[in-house]
Amino acid sequence: MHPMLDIDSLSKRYGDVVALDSCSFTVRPGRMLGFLGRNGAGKTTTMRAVFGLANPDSGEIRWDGHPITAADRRRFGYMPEERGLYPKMSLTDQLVYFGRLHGMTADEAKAAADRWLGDLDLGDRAGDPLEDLSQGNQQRVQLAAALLHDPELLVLDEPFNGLDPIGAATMARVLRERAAAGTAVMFSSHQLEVVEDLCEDVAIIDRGRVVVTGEVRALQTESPYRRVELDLSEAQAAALQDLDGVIESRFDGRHHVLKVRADVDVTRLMTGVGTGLGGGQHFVYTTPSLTQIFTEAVSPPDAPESSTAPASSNHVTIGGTR
Ligand SMILES: Nc1ncnc2c1ncn2[C@@H]1O[C@H](COP(=O)(O)OP(=O)(O)OP(=O)(O)O)[C@@H](O)[C@H]1O
Repeated sequence: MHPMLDIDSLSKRYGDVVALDSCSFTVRPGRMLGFLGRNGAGKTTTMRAVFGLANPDSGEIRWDGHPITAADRRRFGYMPEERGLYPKMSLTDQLVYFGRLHGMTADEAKAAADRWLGDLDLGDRAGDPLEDLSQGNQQRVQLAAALLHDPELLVLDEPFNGLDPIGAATMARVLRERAAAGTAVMFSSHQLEVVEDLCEDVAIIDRGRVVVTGEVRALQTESPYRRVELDLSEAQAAALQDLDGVIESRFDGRHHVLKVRADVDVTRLMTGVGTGLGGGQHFVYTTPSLTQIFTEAVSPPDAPESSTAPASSNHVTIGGTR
């Protein structure tokens, strides 16, 4: 059984700024965790702390049950937000250099560099200096640098940022393969559809505090709400709005979108306003999207500090048994 990463009650201040406020969650082997939060919520600080690059004021990070050591970190892979590669060095030379830092021999590092550059469609650029590559291709090299030594834990800071659709598909494929091979993978992202598609687990951080963590599917099915999309006349939409169990109704430009209580009998609801289901009409009944869960979990942009509910009342943990 591969070990897991426990982030336990991390707190960190920069002067008056609370970057982390008792942040806790777990990254499990063979699974992917999406680390979500608004700008400045504390994602990068948490990831830097895993690598000893930010020192928390309190709390602990454990790997396989023990406080993380430098030896553990050599078996981790990190793709930082500020991509730290050497612009003038050839792709192969810098990958070999990074491999050596992680304890590989020169031959092992060269073999791994060749393999990853090939896998990431950069085989014919191996001898070129990094600075000759496009931004997206430089990002692929950064990914190769994080993967070279076959890490047990992979931490990536906004790996999908700035990639074109083909680059994003390659990134998704590689992360899926790593997780399938048993690696514990966590990455931050603002692209919630990507996270919903890729990740079994999620942690949502707001003002340094994890407000939601658990399995994505469980969070969706255990939500007290459902989403309904359908076509309605104005009169039907107006009538629906007043029915018990309908929390919200809006027109998104194409269809009416309802937020209803999960226990509502939608067939009865429709009959009540004189519209049937089907009949060629658009009709979708589904669990809330990750975007909806995210939006409900984080505080609005202009909320004053004091309006944030205490952790005991707004923290949700679902699924994920050990
Ligand atoms: N070295 C530092 N000195 C002072 N303040 C810092 C430092 N690093 C982070 N902060 C502050 O800590 C808070 C959390 O920052 P962090 O970079 O972890 O957020 P983030 O969730 O990664 O944001 P983004 O999505 O914008 O990348 C922010 O208010 C940030 O300004």
